[in-house]
Amino acid sequence: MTHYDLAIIGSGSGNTLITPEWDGKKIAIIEGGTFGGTCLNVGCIPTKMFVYPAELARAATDAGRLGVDVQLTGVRWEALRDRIFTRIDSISEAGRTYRGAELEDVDLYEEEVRFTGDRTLKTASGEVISADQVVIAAGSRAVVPDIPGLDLPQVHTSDTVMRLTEQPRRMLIIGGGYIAAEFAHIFSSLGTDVTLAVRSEFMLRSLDDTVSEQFTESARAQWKLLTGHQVSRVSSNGDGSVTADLAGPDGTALQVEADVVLVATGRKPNSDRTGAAEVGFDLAEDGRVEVDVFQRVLRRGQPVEGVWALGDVSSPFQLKHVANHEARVVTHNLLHPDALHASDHRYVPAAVFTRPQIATVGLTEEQALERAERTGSKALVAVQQYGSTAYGWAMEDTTGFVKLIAEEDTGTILGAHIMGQDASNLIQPVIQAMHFGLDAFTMARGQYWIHPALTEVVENALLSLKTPSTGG
Ligand SMILES: Cc1cc2nc3c(=O)[nH]c(=O)nc-3n(C[C@H](O)[C@H](O)[C@H](O)COP(=O)(O)OP(=O)(O)OC[C@H]3O[C@@H](n4cnc5c(N)ncnc54)[C@H](O)[C@@H]3O)c2cc1C
Ligand SMILES: NC(=O)c1ccc[n+]([C@@H]2O[C@H](COP(=O)([O-])OP(=O)(O)OC[C@H]3O[C@@H](n4cnc5c(N)ncnc54)[C@H](O)[C@@H]3O)[C@@H](O)[C@H]2O)c1
Repeated sequence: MTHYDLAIIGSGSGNTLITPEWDGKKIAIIEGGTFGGTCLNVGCIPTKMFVYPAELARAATDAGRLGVDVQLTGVRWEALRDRIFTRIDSISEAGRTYRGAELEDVDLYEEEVRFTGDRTLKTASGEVISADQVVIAAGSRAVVPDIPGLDLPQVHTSDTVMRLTEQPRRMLIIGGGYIAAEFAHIFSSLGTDVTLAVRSEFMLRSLDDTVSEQFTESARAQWKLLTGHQVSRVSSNGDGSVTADLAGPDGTALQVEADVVLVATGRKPNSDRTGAAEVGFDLAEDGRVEVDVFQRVLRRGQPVEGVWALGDVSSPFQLKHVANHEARVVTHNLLHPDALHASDHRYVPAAVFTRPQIATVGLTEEQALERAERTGSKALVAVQQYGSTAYGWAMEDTTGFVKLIAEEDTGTILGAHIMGQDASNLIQPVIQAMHFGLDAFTMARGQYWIHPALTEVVENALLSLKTPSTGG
């Protein structure tokens, strides 16, 4: 058995825990997959490296409306893919070499590991490791529903779809969440004929209703969107393509042919890969390792000494900026047991890099109205169209909007939901205001807003906050 000061399961956000303060201490980092984890290898980074060229390709379609004729003459899939993964794979490899070979006090174990005791782990090859402190940063993985045919080679998850040998002519995407929305944009903008099979009536249902409804409308205009449809089987056609059998809302049967099927039906925490339940750590219903505000792992509601968790394996938010935040909290707490920091999950923002782009933070309108009823306060709501401000008008934008929600008496901003160009950037000043307690009225009039920048749509939304019931 080898004993360490610190053992970390997972080299995604877990890798950031090895800070200079640990110099001279013995650390084990254990990675059963590709070094660097989801965001770097198969998540945020490669997807956004595809989104950017997809947007360039898409601009050709949009520019004509404004009198600029741009023609897309081709997409070189291999060049696009290889540019992305040549860069990413070398970062992953460099991280692996640095941790594995160059850092004297760090041992990299490249295999799966499971708990055998609170702070004792056994690797797949039988090595036993113990540590004073253990951090579970084991992430999550794609869920593939139990539908016949989803084991065919034409069926992919986000883990493999970005490395296809050639760009598919036709793609069927199962699911209507973040991954479905982003890949529908990527592949269709690059020229693939995209069909989406979505169980419910709307896409991105976890978001504010206005966003979900308006985005579904935009999606319907761009892609073949089959809402209220369930895939019941995928079969090989024997010529490299597949046929999916679908059942519609009224039981109608439909078949969709595709060259590639992308399954985007959610991700589950990897707690089962670590054996966390076997040693009695508390798990939430969805398999998340339960932690307290200090990221300490719990057993029967009480912190287990020296065991921490962070990121997708324990967080209700499967987002990299949340995993990074929690990693910073754990970094501090590992070294300062007498002055623990708590994670701040009050205003967690998210962006969906689809078309149109979406960004969100705080309460939805529905949640804000419920809160108002519960607390005896009033919620103000504003929806401002991009097209009503100078820059949106210049863009001839017809779909973009900013929705803001605030408390009437105090002007406290409760939520912001933006759909349209640069949504992920436009929302940042609102996130800042929420974190630092800047009220909507001061935010609107207490500073300059550059004219005629797109940010004026946020300014105007702040100025037009009204009670939704009276419109007054
Ligand atoms: C397609 C896609 C796009 C995304 N885009 C965004 C985005 O734009 N913005 C955003 O904020 N988030 C995005 N996310 C989510 C983001 O990638 C995750 O929230 C984040 O990477 C989670 O980090 P983590 O450190 O918790 O886990 P990971 O990075 O997944 O690291 C966990 C590591 O632990 C390893 N592991 C698990 N169990 C064991 C074990 N028993 N033994 C050894 N090793 C083990 C795994 O192999 C894995 O490498 C995206 C996700 C996907 C799939
Ligand atoms: N830009 C970003 O921040 C970003 C991008 C991609 C992924 N992510 C993270 O990764 C997570 C996972 O993404 P996702 O899109 O897979 O999950 P999701 O939870 O966003 O969406 C899952 C979709 O699959 C549907 N679904 C679930 N089970 C199904 C079944 N059996 N049959 C048909 N449909 C089914 C759901 O109704 C939903 O529409 C996201 O929730 C997000 O936290 C973030």
